[in-house]
Amino acid sequence: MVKAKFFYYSSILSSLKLARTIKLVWALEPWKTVLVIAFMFISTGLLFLSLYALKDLIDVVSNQEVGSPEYGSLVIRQVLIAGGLAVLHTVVNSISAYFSELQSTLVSEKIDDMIHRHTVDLDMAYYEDPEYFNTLKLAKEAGGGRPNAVLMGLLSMLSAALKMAAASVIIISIDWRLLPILLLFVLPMFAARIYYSEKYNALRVKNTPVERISSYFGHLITSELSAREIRSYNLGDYFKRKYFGIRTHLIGERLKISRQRSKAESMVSALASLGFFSCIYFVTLGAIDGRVSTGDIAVFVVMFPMIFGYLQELTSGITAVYSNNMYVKYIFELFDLRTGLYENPNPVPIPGASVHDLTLENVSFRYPHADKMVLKDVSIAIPQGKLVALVGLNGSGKTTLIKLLARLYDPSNGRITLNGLDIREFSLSDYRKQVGIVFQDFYKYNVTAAENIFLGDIGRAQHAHDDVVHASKLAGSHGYIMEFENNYQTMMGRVFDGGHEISVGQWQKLATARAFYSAARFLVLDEATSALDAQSEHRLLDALKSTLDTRGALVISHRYSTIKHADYIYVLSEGSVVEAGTPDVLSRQNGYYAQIFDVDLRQENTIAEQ
Ligand SMILES: Nc1ncnc2c1ncn2[C@@H]1O[C@H](COP(=O)(O)OP(=O)(O)OP(=O)(O)O)[C@@H](O)[C@H]1O
Repeated sequence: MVKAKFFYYSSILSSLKLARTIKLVWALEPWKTVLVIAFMFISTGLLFLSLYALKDLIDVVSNQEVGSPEYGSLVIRQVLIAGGLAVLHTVVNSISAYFSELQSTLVSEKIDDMIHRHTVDLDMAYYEDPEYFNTLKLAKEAGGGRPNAVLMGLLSMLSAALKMAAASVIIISIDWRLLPILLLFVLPMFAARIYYSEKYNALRVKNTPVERISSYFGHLITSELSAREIRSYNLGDYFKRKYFGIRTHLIGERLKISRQRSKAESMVSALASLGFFSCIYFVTLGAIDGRVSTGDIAVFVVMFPMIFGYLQELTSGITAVYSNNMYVKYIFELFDLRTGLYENPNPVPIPGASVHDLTLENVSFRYPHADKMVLKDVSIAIPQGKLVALVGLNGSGKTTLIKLLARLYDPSNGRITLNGLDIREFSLSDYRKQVGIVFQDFYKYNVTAAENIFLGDIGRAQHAHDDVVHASKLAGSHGYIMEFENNYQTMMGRVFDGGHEISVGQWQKLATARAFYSAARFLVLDEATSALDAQSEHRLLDALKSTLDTRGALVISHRYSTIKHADYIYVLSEGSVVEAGTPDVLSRQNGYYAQIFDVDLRQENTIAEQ
């Protein structure tokens, strides 16, 4: 049992990331951290000096004869010393509080920034992994403040230990027997507090996956994205019940520990009071036989609650270190995650040649954590100047292929090349700038219309309004944007004041304008015309073709009206290219393509015959 406990506590100690935490905080704000520590020590020193001065004052009052010539001046001197020290202590405390706030705000902002940077740098494979979401939730919940809280917890432990040492010296000077009595009666309280705070933390970590599920249901109830379905299918109560079911269970577990803690605390507090009165007994005995002065008794009575305060500070310090360390552990876990995408240490510059080809050569791909190959030996060419189309039934692998083109994942086998060079030779960010993608589930940014478009190339030194408008005209969004009072400065969406909600097709046009605005040499539209009316679709494809003198394009669509504009078509079935050719050739073959667009082709033939 003892051995098991020993291993348990040593495993807690080894999971502490104290050295790394201190190093991190120190690296971010060294001088302000020194200031905070210095003020903490000065404040502790002043506290004890003022206490000692108080004891001297009481001894002067009780030892000097009232009316003696020195009495008045001695009392005034002692009052001035004790009062001056107390005032100085208060002033130092206020300055110290300001520096603590300044230092912790700066450190936590910088760590928040690091958490965001690391999250953005990770590749998409992490988004397939529930473990990653747990780590991310705990790291985000931790926020930037936790590492500093660990350091501050350590310092407050140190400060409490120093104060207790000083208090012990004073207590021993009154009567040495007081110290062991105090320890004996007060230590159980200390142990109980640590034990229960550790229990709370263990529970929090254990319940994180379940809490994530309840947060998900909570999000469903309140989110704008699910609001329509929740109302039209009357799902509010259903998800509320699920949410409260989990919350009730979680709260029940926490309250069970709270009940146990209250019972234990009432017992150890009673024990501590017993300790206090035992000490009072010894002190009064000492006063009777003259060993203990009135000042000593006064200091003991003042100090006893203070010792409780220090013990409380020490316990809070330990629990702060322990509980914050739990979260810091997840921040470091997040920092230690590395992108699985290969990044060439000596990247090749993007070719400056005027003609470019983006090609998949015998590419196969399996998602991380999945066992099925989603793409099998796929070879596709997207030459500059051409509009290439990719068609296939749902689940055939079209979007997956685009994710590989975006280098969100690397192929499991085969390679993707730009002008014959493996795209892994280029730096990830240089390569990604070459491909402008309108994703099937593009994002609706609640920012201005202009910003929605220039997000397509934020690296551009100046976001020339003419370029934004040009891209917008190509995508077909210019017309409705100009109808808003503030034109391109109009806030899109209804999340913020003054925003305008627009239709799905209009959002899709904005997302397409973003891709047009980018400097990409290849444009990829994944179902980007799905919400467009026939006229808008036709105009968009004409506009796209007009930009192909310097670009190549790949479109994915289930609509024949989009596909028929392509120069070349690849047909994908269950992850393999089963047919390829021009629209004319494919429509004459009685193959897969003809089957998918059977109705459209027959309609077209009928019109042609009339
Ligand atoms: N993140 C993922 N992890 C594991 N498997 C996935 C993942 N995303 C997609 N798949 C699987 O890969 C296959 C191809 O999906 P993909 O989204 O590429 O199809 P698609 O052709 O774009 O379909 P749709 O026409 O419906 O958009 C499907 O069987 C799907 O279940």
